[in-house]
Amino acid sequence: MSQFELDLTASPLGSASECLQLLTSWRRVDAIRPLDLAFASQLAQMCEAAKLRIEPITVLLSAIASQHLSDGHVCIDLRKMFERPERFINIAPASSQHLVAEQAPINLRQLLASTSLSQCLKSLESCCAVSTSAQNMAPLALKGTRLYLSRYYHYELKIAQGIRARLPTPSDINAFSHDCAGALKQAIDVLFEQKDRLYAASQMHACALAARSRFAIITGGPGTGKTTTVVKLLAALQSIAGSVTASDGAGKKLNIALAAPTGKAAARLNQSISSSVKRLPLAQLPGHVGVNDIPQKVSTLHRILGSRGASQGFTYNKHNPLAIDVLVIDEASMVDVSMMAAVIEALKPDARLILLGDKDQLASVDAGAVLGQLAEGAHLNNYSKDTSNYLEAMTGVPALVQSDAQAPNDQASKVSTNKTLAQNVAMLNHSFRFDANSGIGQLAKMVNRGALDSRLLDDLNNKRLADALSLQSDFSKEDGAGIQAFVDHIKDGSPRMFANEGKGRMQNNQHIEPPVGYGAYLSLLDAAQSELRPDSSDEQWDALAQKVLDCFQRFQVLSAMRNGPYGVEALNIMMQKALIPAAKLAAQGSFYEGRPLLVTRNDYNLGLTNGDVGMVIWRYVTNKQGKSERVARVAFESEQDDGKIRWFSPSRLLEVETVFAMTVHKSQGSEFEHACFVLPERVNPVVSKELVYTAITRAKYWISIVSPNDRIFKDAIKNPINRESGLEIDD
Ligand SMILES: Nc1ncnc2c1ncn2[C@@H]1O[C@H](COP(=O)(O)OP(=O)(O)OP(=O)(O)O)[C@@H](O)[C@H]1O
Repeated sequence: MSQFELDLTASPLGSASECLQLLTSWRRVDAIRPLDLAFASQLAQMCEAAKLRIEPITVLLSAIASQHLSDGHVCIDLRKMFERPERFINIAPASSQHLVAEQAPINLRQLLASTSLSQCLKSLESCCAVSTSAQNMAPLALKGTRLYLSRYYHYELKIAQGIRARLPTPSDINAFSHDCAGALKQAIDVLFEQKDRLYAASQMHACALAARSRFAIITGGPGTGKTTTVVKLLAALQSIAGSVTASDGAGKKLNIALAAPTGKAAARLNQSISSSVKRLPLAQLPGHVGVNDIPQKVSTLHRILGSRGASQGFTYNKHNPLAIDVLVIDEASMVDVSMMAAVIEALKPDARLILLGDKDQLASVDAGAVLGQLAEGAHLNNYSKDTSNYLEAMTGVPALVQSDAQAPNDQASKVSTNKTLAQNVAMLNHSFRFDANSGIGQLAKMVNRGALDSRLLDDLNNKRLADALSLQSDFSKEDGAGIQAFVDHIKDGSPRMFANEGKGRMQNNQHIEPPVGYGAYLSLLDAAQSELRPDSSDEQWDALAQKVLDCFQRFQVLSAMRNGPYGVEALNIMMQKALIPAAKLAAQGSFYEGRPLLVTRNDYNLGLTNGDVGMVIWRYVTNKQGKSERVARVAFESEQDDGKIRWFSPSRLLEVETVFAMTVHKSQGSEFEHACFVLPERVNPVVSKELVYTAITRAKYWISIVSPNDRIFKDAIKNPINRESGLEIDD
């Protein structure tokens, strides 16, 4: 018998050590990661040291559960695993060819054929390493047919408990109707002008729903007014708080905090929130609401929770809760289960939590898809009769409710499972950014529906859309024509390839500049060199850096992949070569002027966060001898310091990479005037519907889609991501 075979005659799965041998063979063919094998080995060793018998199946499944976490799944569903084992572990014959003289490892399907789901569940339930109740702590947790690494089970549990405790009970609703509904109705009347009401119904409903609950989700696509709505909601909450007289006779004001998962997302919300607050008719609101009652400063979640650095936990937690009454989290789709659990733990029991975001975007980089799962059926407005009546009473506009029966089959069960939660979820459905003719808007809708629209694709391919362009660019062409077409495009953004050469477009009564490429910011830098001198002031250098950073952010190349010819790494090399003269590279080395840099890990000492973008600028500084010299410095716009420019010597930046191209994952929370989305040459499971939707919706005015053939785009939108989780709010 080969060392990779199990003696299935003794026990269907052999012994624990035989399972470890099998996992080692899976590791050799890259079916699992070193970390997954290490986790399973540690588990087995721990039990051995404690003289406890561990079930072989537990050893095996612990590695699979660990491996699935790396794909974002919070747990594994054993029922699904027995139905489709190859979706969990699939060892292709080709991957074992390099095991010279060794037999191919046993595949999961073969292994499971000798046992059954119920047998497997029985073994797990009786195993010392698996807990079946929330009270017992063991490395693994089993809930129904879902197997978790315990830590993740507890994250989900905390989230579900925290949300459940915040949903209004019938008596809360009665008390709200009695004490606050009048003030809310008045506030909604003031905040939503009659002339805007045609398209603002869902915004008014969102305000009404969120005002009566201590947990609410407001979701919607780009430009549907999430920020506008939440600002009005906060004004309404302050108005209610100010109107409802406390026992001491004074109206109370709420302490509100605004947060986003990344510095970039926080900075973007900062910009849009202050303009929304300025437009509020606060003087007309009951309850004396002042402009300072609505916060305009947005922080990262890490900062609000008081991050103590990697794996050190947070200053604010259940023992030391945050002194806030309302927490709003924007771009909540980026928040993973561990962060969401930390947030919920750090809130006082009576504090409100409002999640804002686009449920259809890519989920968090780490495990979970909290917003997507909680808001899954939001577009159906799954409101009860009571909720519908309440919404109409508060806003004067009926809610359009779609019944479960009208929901697509795959959504109906989930929608009815979370029916109580659904009464606290609002979806904004009208885009104020993209009109009906916008290519970006139509493409985003098509991708979301997951159904191809051949007329729209035809328009895209034949340059009939004002704001969207498809560029077939095959980099493998021997004559280099594919690469050349791409390089030409990224230099100037190819305005001539858009309808009417990109001229004369208006959006929201604003004139839109034709699309640009990276040439725009590089020209600015070149021009500055003749203007700025050794005696130029710091303010002048800051102004240049600000201008260059703003200009760089007008265009961004996004790629679905990191590796491969169409991945971020290869694209960065290609673009560097095309955009930066060889003489400059030779003279200035790797920190050449105009090199855009992306911070890839939080640096608490420098105050830089993962996702921050900086620019290398060669500027004059005074050296220790008091002489002026021109050196490479990296300029960043500070998220903490009202957008002030901060300069760093390159040697202080430990975790940075070139960012001519950025992965779509990293681009979440950012927005660019012109986004250029590059698809890979082959179908890849990573290229999902959510990824394509996220890429397209990063574009504010212009999108170009670059791909070697149009099959990849079409296949991607039929490939939705389904992250496994057991997050359920309704009992
Ligand atoms: N009810 C409304 N009537 C008119 N214009 C509106 C309304 N709601 C929002 N807008 C406008 O639509 C634009 C987008 O609004 P907002 O920034 O609130 O949307 P968002 O969903 O937060 O966008 P993003 O996708 O950037 O997160 C803004 O210019 C805003 O002023």
